[in-house]
Amino acid sequence: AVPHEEAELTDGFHLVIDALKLNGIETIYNVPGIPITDLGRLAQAEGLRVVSFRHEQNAGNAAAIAGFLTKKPGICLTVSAPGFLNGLTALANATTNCFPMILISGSSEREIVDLQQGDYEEMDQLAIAKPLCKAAFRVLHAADIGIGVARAIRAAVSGRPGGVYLDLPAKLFSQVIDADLGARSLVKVIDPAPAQIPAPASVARALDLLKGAERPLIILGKGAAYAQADEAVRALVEESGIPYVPMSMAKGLLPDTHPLSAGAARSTALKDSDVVVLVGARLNWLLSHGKGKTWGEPGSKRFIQIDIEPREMDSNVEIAAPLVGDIGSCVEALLEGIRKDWKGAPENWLQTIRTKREANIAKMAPKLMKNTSPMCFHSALGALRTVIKERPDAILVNEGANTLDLARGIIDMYQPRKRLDVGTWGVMGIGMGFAVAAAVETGKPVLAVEGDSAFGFSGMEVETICRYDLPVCIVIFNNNGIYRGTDTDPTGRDPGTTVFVKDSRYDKMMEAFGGVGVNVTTPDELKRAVDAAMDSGKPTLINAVIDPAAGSESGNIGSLNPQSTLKKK
Ligand SMILES: Cc1ncc(Cn2c(C)c(CCOP(=O)(O)OP(=O)(O)O)sc2=O)c(N)n1
Ligand SMILES: Nc1ncnc2c1ncn2[C@@H]1O[C@H](COP(=O)(O)OP(=O)(O)O)[C@@H](O)[C@H]1O
Ligand SMILES: [Mg+2]
Repeated sequence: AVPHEEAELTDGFHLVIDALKLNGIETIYNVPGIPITDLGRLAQAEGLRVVSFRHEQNAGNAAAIAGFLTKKPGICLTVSAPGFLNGLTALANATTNCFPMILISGSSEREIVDLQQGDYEEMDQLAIAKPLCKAAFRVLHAADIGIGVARAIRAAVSGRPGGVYLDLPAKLFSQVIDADLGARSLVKVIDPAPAQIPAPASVARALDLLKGAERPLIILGKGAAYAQADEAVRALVEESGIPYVPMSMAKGLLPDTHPLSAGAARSTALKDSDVVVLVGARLNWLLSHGKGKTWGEPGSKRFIQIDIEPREMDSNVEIAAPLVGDIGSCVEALLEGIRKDWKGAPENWLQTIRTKREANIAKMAPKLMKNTSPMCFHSALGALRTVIKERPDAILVNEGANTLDLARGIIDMYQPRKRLDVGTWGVMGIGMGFAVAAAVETGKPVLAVEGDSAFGFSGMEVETICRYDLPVCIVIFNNNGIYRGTDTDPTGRDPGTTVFVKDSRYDKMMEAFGGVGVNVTTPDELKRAVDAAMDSGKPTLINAVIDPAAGSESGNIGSLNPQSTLKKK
């Protein structure tokens, strides 16, 4: 008898890799370890780019921003229990910011976990992940890997994007099944993020409201950046002639120097506008919940809100014209109406905005020109503002308090999705993960402008940046502390709670791993060092000495701090 052909076999390891590749996933951000070390090695051998970090939080942040930049879910791969927990902050932050990512963690066998028998790194990870992300799945059988990966991908990118958890118990990887059965079990996700067309009645209601406006305003949020409907968004602003305010990560959808930009006249725009079009921007704390003196007289505003999430409407204040759908479809629908019948730009309102904007820019200008040493935030940012103006396709990563809040208004952006920052949660620690993924996903030069405290949350990844030789230039605004470097301990025993070692030299850290380290004390030196880094593409860390007395507590959001009213006896 003809010997039975050795049936072609496959296993869990290979099915996970095949499922990811089938769905166009090209990169995995991970920290190796039991039970996923070999999954990473096999994925690399099969052509996936596997980037290994020093802490899972940074791998997770990289995956999250990869999702924001590519509209495909970023993949973070971790070990069980502690590695999974380290990835959770990034997963929750991605969900809060509507970035699509999938946290894939190895886990213990269900039978041991459910009997709490004390497995290596035992934890009921699925139960813990669920409240912190958009969706969570576990796969127990190799033949289910295809559908499990497909469900995770669709959950991450459809509707309001967000974080998804995929739990893969260790035993799954070595499960062997017939290769043909395995191949047929894989699912290539069809149309994972379909257009969500707004109802014509909703469009008509919004257009009527907009046509009656005397002082209309458009607010562009990071949802508008994520949607990659750049031409439609630009056309909406330019063909309506309505001024716009970009939220932080929407900067660059139109150049910040655009004649219709009201960014530098934000307070006037929010206070005096009468109809406000929110485009992928939530009325959350970043927009004072749509209430209070920021928004002028109570009841003086009518909101049109474009969002793919219907439940976002009326979250804070009544939305007069909800426009539920994807930003591309909604903006195109509004454009169609405006092209048919529009009264033209509100000239006198534009004049008000323009006057205010020019006055604010003129007031700021001298602060940006100082070439003093030690630098203050403004003079250092003045140098970086010029760098980005000369290198508009560089990606700016930004975190800190003063370093973040002042950079947001001072460094103009010229292209979409080039400013990546702490986002909705104001979370410190996104810097190096975002910088790695921005470089890996786009190949563009990255300028990471970091407060010295903010850098500390993910600073060990300078080794990762050197290991992959990424074109990342880190500028640390070193004011010796959190917010500034002047606090003291009233008892005289310890340093103040918010200060760091005086005159510290972060540039030496980069040299430890073969990168370029530079110490600068003037804006001219800073500009020259950044230009050199951008031209060389070499991993570089610039320690920019900032006056420790510069800056204010919590940057621009100090008012959020609770104050003690009790006078110390
Ligand atoms: C995870 C985490 N921990 C702590 C904070 C609190 N925090 C912290 C610790 C900041 C750092 C500010 O210091 P910096 O050196 O980064 O920036 P400046 O000195 O330029 O203000 S900003 C801020 O809100 C946070 N937002 N996120
Ligand atoms: N493709 C899309 N179409 C429509 N809305 C989107 C899309 N992607 C994300 N969103 C929405 O965009 C909003 C982003 O708001 P937010 O994160 O508050 O932006 P910002 O902080 O810049 O104001 C979220 O409510 C989300 O539902
Ligand atoms: Mg600082």
